Amino acid sequence: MISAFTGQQIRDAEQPLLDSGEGAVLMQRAAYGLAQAVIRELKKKRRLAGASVTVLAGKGNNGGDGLYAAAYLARRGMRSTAVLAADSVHAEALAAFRAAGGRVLQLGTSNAEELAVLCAGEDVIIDALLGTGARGGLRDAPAELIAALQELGPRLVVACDVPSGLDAGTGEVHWPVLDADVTVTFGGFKAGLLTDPGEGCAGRVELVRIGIESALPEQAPELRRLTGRDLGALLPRPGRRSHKYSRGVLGVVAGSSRFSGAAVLGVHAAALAGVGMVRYIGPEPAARMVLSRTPEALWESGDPGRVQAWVVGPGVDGEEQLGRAGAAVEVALGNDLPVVVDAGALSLLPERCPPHWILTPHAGELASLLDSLPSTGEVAVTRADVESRPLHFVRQAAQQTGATVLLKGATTLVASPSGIVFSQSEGTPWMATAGSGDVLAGVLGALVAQAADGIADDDAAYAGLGLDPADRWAAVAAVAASVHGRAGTVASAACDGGPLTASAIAAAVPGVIGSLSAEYDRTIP
Ligand SMILES: NC(=O)C1=CN([C@@H]2O[C@H](COP(=O)(O)OP(=O)(O)OC[C@H]3O[C@@H](n4cnc5c(N)ncnc54)[C@H](OP(=O)(O)O)[C@@H]3O)[C@@H](O)[C@H]2O)[C@@H](O)CC1
Ligand SMILES: Nc1ncnc2c1ncn2[C@@H]1O[C@H](COP(=O)(O)OP(=O)(O)O)[C@@H](O)[C@H]1O
Ligand SMILES: [K+]
Repeated sequence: MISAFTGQQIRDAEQPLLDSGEGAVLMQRAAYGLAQAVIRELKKKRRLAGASVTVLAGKGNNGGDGLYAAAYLARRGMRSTAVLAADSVHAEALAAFRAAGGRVLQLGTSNAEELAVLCAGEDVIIDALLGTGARGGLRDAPAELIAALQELGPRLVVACDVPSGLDAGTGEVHWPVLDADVTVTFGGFKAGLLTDPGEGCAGRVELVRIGIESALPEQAPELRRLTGRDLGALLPRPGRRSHKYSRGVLGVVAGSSRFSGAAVLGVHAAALAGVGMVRYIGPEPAARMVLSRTPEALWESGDPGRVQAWVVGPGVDGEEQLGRAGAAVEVALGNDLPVVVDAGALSLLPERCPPHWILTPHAGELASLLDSLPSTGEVAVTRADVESRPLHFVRQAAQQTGATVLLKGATTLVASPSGIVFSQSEGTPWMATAGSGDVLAGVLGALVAQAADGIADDDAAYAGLGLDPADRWAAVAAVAASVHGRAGTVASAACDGGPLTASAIAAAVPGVIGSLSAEYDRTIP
């Protein structure tokens, strides 16, 4: 599992070393790691020989890291320039940079545009204006420089610790920000690099160890991200004595005369994700389509019979189908069953949901959901609000509803009502396609049914990852988001990174689950 921390958590871990006079050593390690990453990137682009580098240096330690890294690169023979964005910068680092033969330019009130043009011609820019000590975003001349440079489109940008202007703890972004190709971060992942909009500016994130890692609060990170190995440990597998009922039966209330495709995709994805059986509840025309795509499913036109979990909501429309969704929600509440509540059913929530109810809104749906809660207050929450502060709002929704909340996006966040949050980002932008969310609902429903009470005895698997069993539903949702994202990436890769349909995502799910499980089984001690 990858753990990510706030700027404050990182500073707290650094403090004992700073108190014992080791601050300079930490900075040297950070700068060396940064310089090595720049060299690796240039080598990949075959631009290392005679390359030019410009470091944009701010007044704090982030600027110090950047200047020391640029000094190292100058000694390696690179043409190195420092653009100083403040009157005073880290004195020792600047002296080292000058001693290495670097050229120093001062950013002023009148030369931002001119320096932006110069920077755009460089082989690599190191963004070391602001790090974890930032309060708000860039202003004045540095803001002008970054806005102009972003517009010009530099060749290669390596961000020092975080892209400047990004809040390291929340991922909120104060524009303008220079999009990085790579962010080299020190000591521990910053939560803001693993949640949008920050993750969207950070490019690939590389971690450089600087010696503070053992002091980080591994048991209480701000964000968690499951790796392939974690997925391998958590994905359910049938045993020799399994039968279809012991593997979990999923009830699905989805689709309608208008949106029958949502039912077709959700049921098919659930079947492909390994559930024992699917019972479909919906109008006959939709049921015919569901069964022609997934003959393994049952159509329940009357009493739905016993299930271990429900998916309620994808494509649900019209009085009749909303009535069936409402009835399923009542049954689930009465029998204490887990439910995936999506799309049309998000308006059917009781005042307080149990944590094994997993809500799956996108940003627009989360804004409407929060607005509908009496506890939200007077000021309306908009889709733009959610998109600019997803971590804040997903946590708020979990706390206010009592449910586990999965907020869909390029990075998908899952908040448990306990406050812990998972972040998964394995997908491709091609997944922004109609029906993609219905496939996710089906995959999640299948995993929830297989994790339901009396079906799985998997507390040890969660404990092995340092997770409280109470947070298992958030972990299951994170597994589903990851499997879904990986399936999209695999499906797109099968056509050389080309476009995909929701059906193609679903078709790739068994292969993803198979290879994650097989890889884990090959490597367990
Ligand atoms: N601690 C260590 O030993 C290690 C730290 N490391 C590195 O240090 C970084 C953190 O360094 P940091 O704390 O100096 O803060 P940093 O982000 O460089 O800049 C803050 C400075 O900028 C200013 N400022 C703030 N907001 C501003 C704004 N909006 N616009 C303009 N100015 C603004 C503010 O000045 P003020 O306004 O308060 O006078 C303050 O002086 C961290 O990201 C990592 O790279 C590593 O080397 C490992 C060892
Ligand atoms: N830019 C993106 N990159 C990666 N995944 C994305 C992106 N945009 C959307 N997705 C994923 O695609 C799915 C879209 O779901 P949703 O918005 O409910 O669409 P629909 O209702 O059309 O099925 C979500 O799982 C989301 O995480
Ligand atoms: K930076």
